[in-house]
Amino acid sequence: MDSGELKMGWARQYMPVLAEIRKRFEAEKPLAGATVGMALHVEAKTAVLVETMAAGGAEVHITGCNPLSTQDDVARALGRVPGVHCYATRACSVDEYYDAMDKVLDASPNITIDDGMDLIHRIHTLRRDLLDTIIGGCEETTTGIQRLRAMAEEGALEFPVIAVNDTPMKRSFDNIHGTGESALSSIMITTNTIIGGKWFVVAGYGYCGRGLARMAHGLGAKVIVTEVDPRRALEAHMDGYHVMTMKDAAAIGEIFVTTTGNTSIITGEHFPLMRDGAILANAGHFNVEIDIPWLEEHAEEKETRDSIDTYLVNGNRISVLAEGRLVNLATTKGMGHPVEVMDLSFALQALCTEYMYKNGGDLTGGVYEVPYEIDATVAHLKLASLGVTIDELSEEQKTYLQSWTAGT
Ligand SMILES: NC(=O)c1ccc[n+]([C@@H]2O[C@H](COP(=O)([O-])OP(=O)(O)OC[C@H]3O[C@@H](n4cnc5c(N)ncnc54)[C@H](O)[C@@H]3O)[C@@H](O)[C@H]2O)c1
Ligand SMILES: N[C@@H](CCSC[C@H]1O[C@@H](n2cnc3c(=O)[nH]cnc32)[C@H](O)[C@@H]1O)C(=O)O
Repeated sequence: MDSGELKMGWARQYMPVLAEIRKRFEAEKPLAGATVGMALHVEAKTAVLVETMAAGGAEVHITGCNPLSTQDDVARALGRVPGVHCYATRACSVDEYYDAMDKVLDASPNITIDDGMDLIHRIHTLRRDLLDTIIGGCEETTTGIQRLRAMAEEGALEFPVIAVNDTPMKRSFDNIHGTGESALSSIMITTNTIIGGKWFVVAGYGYCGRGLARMAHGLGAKVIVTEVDPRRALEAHMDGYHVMTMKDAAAIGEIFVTTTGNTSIITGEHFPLMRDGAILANAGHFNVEIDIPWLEEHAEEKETRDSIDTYLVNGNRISVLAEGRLVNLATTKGMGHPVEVMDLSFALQALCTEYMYKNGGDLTGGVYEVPYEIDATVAHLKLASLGVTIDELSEEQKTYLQSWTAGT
């Protein structure tokens, strides 16, 4: 076995929910006849999802959703799985990135699975010829769904898409635990510096930000949160963190991580205020949260190490990890979210794909929630794999909960 297959075997060991789904897919072939086009981070856990889809009868065409997150050995191993075509390569140019996306679209997928809406954007702009054959799609991440909702509000979204990110079984685990653990572990292994005792600035106190804040605090960091939403700022305050503006945090922070999905969070207004040795990373969306063009233009010097660019600003060294792209996946040592977390997210993707293939023809263009039954199935399968049983509502309790007259 080569290294890509070994990585896939390792991931499979810790993905019991997808393993159960795969068994059923192998027997029932619910995706027979489907062509699934995917743009996801191409690494071992994603490969297990792809195998599951193929086991269900789908033909899968996949590329990456970030130029730095592909693991080439896994991409090669995936390409050898029957029914699977993989076009992703690591550190590709922007042109190569979109060429690979076009190869996925050339296969005329009838289901799309996106992480950041790249395929759907391309279909609605440059590849409108494909709209006739597409049944529907699934979206993995917060920013992708925000954009899909914006499209839907303008009436521009022409097929149904399931908002996988927004369901509790995804974001309560993936965004909170996944981002918290994987961003921190990637920062630690890339920089070999300590978290304990440091001023650790988290920009954005959403699902990702709170996971990161909690875990950095758990390692002994003094956590500062920056926010624009007053409710979330107040939550961060009551959760025990220091809340302030980025301008104030800039002079104090030793490690900064952005998790906003927004643009221009750390900019030329902040870099000159920073301490010597400050470390900056992004765990949100694209590489626009940290203003790297400003650093490229204004820094007195630049030194590059493995996944670390150090800029000299006012004589102080400011280091940006992974070119400001997702720190948990885009550093050379970043492994992405823990396997068990992606087992849940990708079990949802597998079941939502099955649902969309079966029911999408009856739905109109728009953003749809993950059906409750799918969320509950994934939770039950995971609990069963852990050997955990839980109580069930009695008939009396169900009646009580549904009544407005009882208990008053
Ligand atoms: N690294 C990963 O693997 C990973 C995992 C899941 C999601 N994501 C991405 O991370 C981003 C955040 O996801 P989420 O689920 O936490 O979203 P969210 O909407 O729950 O949180 C984002 C938070 O950022 C805040 N924010 C926006 N602009 C800000 C600004 N200028 N300054 C400070 N705070 C600001 C918002 O008020 C919000 O509270 C998205 O882009 C999502 O796609 C990344
Ligand atoms: N494509 C964008 C979008 C953000 S990725 C954020 C998503 O990545 C997903 N993710 C995180 N870790 C992994 C992993 O190891 N494998 C596959 N997907 C992952 C996770 O579900 C989350 O919603 C970008 O690269 O900037």
